Amino acid sequence: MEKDENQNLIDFSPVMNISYEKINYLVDQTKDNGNRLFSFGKSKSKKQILFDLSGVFTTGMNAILGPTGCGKSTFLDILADRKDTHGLTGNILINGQTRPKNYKYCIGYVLQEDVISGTLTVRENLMFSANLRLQKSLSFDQRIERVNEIIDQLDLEMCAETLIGTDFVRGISGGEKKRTSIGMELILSPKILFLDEPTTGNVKRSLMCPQLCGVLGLDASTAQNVINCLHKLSRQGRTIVFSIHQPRYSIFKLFDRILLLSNGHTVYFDSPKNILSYFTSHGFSCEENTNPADFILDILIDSKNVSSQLLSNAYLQSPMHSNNLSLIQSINAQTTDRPLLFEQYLSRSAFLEFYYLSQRTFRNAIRNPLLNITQIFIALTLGLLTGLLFYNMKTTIEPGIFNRIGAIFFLATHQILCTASALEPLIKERILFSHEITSGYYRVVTYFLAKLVCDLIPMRVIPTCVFAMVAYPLMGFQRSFNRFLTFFITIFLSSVFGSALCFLIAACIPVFAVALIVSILVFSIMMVVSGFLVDLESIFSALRWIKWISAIRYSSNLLTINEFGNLTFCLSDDSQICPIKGEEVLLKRKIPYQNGWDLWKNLVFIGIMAFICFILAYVRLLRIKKFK
Ligand SMILES: Nc1ncnc2c1ncn2[C@@H]1O[C@H](COP(=O)(O)OP(=O)(O)OP(=O)(O)O)[C@@H](O)[C@H]1O
Repeated sequence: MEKDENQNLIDFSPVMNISYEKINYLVDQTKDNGNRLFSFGKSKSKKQILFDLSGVFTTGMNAILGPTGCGKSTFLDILADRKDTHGLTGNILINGQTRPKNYKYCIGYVLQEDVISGTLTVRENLMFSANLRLQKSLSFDQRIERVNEIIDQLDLEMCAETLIGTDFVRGISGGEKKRTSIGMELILSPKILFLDEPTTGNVKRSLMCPQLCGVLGLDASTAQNVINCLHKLSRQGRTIVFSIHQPRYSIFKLFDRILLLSNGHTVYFDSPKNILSYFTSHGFSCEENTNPADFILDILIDSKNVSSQLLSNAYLQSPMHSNNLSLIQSINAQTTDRPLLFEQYLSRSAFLEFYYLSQRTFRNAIRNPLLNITQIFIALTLGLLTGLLFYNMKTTIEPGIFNRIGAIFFLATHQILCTASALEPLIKERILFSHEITSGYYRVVTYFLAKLVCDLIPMRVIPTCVFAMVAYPLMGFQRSFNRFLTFFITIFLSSVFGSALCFLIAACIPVFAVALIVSILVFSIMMVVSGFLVDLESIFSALRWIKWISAIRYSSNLLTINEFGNLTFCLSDDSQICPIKGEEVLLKRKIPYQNGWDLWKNLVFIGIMAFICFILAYVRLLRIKKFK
């Protein structure tokens, strides 16, 4: 193994051949039997997607072509080790050897959609990849140099300091985004680069529809630009394998090899130069001035699959097929004992991972207007409004007691409910997290801690604290520092709990609409059993336990003890007769208040519930599928 001038491990073997033999892939699919009204009618069945694929991809531009649904992306994912191996049979070898465990972390894999942080600039994104994925022996200056090289190589100088862009901020163009995504992978100087539809721009995805809702293709010149860039990279000795829909001729002629798939079968696998003569020999002649790619795909998009079946059978009988099989044998025969030159890159310290993740999370949080200034402004306005609605509550029986109870119910529910705004950004980030964790950018634990320390806690809790500080003095609660502190800690911990619950829900449910309904349901149940809306002793005994998991009940109990303790309520007729003590209200509301533990146990329970939610969210993150 040699090192380049940047001290980064590079494989100088002239080629990286990917040979695959007898690849068959089956998936379980749920079939609706149709005639039944409910889901009892559903049964599982196997669907074969790929059939006996064999061949070799070598250095250069290897295109996987075929009509939609023919299995291009599935096959690419299998080659890149991103597919669940359940249902997969066959061999995939690199230079005749089995793929090492860290294979996924050493190859480049560019998704169909551009999965990059929108609130960072092109350079910051590339630096993030360099800082986390390059060996720690590389100095900071060397990493900067690597990023500069990539910016230069991919012609990104003009937009290097521009933000990628989000739903709210216009950023770089589609082509620049695609090249940045490629750059994120090139940081490792991978010898093998996989790309799923590189001429496709952003995928239309909405929170309501996290699966593909539609695909926006790059315009012709941008697509050409991306392919030219890949062609340049392939000439540096890289094996580039990509799926592509319907390339125009100027793109088609840059391919070194074409694997043509139809319904999961190989129809052609050779140089594009021979493709027209091959098709002509099977009775399909291309008219003059027709793009060969369009001509071939038109043949394969045949509703009755006649041509497709004919061509896949013809391929199995063809010399092309036997040549491909012999090529696999000869490559596998050349296998030496020399280990595959992939380096284990996950040797960084967890602290460094945490540092770079926190840096990105923090930048992301402060550059997202909806997550900072707007939230604080809303908290300020709401705090003022609440303060004015419950302004300077009197200590009279009527309406002093009633207003205080109302204010406490509102505060306890509001502080937890408003953390639901964390759901949207958390769900949006799942795709980025899933891609990065699969590519070995960082460990789950460092992502989790960075998210907690630099996003969830400050960004959710600061606005609620602003709200509390504005509302408390205006509302006329007891003016004592200790009571304000207890109030503040309660509000703080309630929003930490709310954030933890949202984190858990977002980690479990990828669809925003469903996650929102689940959170509303959980919050509503907590609210009903908070002790304000129903007498907890009167509810059905089998359901009485629910009160123990109501954070709103704990939070409101705390605020009630804090406010009603040592307070007397007078008649409203200026008689100075104060017949009711706050403790009587507590007794009537069945809230224990005798000692300090009665007060603080509520805080402890909220803390425990927040802790459990965070732990479950972490476990869920660990289990997020790394396979498609
Ligand atoms: N988990 C699954 N369950 C059922 N069918 C599946 C599953 N995964 C893939 N398929 C089916 O396998 C076929 C191949 O899918 P794949 O996404 O690989 O096609 P593709 O050629 O990449 O299509 P496109 O060009 O439209 O992206 C499709 O018919 C798809 O519906």
